[in-house]
Amino acid sequence: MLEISELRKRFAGGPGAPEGKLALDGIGFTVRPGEMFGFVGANGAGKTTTMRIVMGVLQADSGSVSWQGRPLTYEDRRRFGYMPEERGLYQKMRVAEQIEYFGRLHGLSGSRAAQATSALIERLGLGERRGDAVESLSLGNQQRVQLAVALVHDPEVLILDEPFSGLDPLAVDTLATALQERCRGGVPVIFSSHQLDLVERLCDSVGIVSSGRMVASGTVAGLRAAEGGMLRVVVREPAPGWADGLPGELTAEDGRQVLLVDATGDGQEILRRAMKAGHVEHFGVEQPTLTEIFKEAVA
Ligand SMILES: Nc1ncnc2c1ncn2[C@@H]1O[C@H](COP(=O)(O)OP(=O)(O)OP(=O)(O)O)[C@@H](O)[C@H]1O
Repeated sequence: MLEISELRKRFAGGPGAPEGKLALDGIGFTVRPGEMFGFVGANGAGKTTTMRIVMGVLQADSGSVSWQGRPLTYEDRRRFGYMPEERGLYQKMRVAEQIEYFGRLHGLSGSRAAQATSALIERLGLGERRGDAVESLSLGNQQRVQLAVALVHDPEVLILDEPFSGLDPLAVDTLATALQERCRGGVPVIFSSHQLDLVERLCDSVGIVSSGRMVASGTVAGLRAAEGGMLRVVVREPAPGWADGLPGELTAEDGRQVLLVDATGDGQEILRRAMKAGHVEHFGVEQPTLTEIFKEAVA
């Protein structure tokens, strides 16, 4: 289990802002084996800083990161897979050569690195580009190579900073499937993303960070249940004034009236009134999307 606890980090200020920038203000969360954790937050919320601290690229002012119940070491980090925000490929190096090279850096033998490289090239759909220099690849293919580099040594943990940004839907699916396979094999995966529909689709749990603090976390289902949801009632050609005095918001569209009301109220009374007023086409509770939960949490 990877445990991130109470991390604080202030970046040094300049002449205009001597107090510096408090990037992390006590952030903490836990990711279990086989769990895919979506790390979301507005620009500048502190996601990259957190991941850099986990990977030892930056040092926290206080707080801790532990793996399997003890403080994370340099050796542990070598067994992690990391996709940094700034990416980190050698542009002139060829695809296969590059992935193999990173495999060797992480301690694989030449033959194991070559074997793992071939499997990943196949898995990530890079077969036709294996001999090409990275600089000649499209952004999406460069990102596939970057993921291959993060996966080549069969990492114990995966930390990925916006792995899906700028990818077309097919590339998203290829990368997502590769991550899900690792996850099913017991690897904890943390990835940051602004694509909340994707996070909702892929992740077992989500952490919403705002101004360096975790403002909501849990399973998507748990976060939705906590939020409550809205009751949506659609009535075709209802008698005028049927919803007078009812709470919520009433709108008209195509001869129908739509009432949207907090689902915690008396739904039965609303249903009775709606059925008396006209033909009820829809009556159901709609759970908030992750985007709605996110907006509420960071407001
Ligand atoms: N090296 C640095 N020096 C000074 N301030 C920094 C540095 N790195 C990050 N910051 C500041 O720390 C805050 C958190 O930045 P961070 O990159 O962690 O956010 P983020 O959530 O990853 O944002 P994004 O979604 O835009 O990538 C921001 O206000 C940023 O400007």
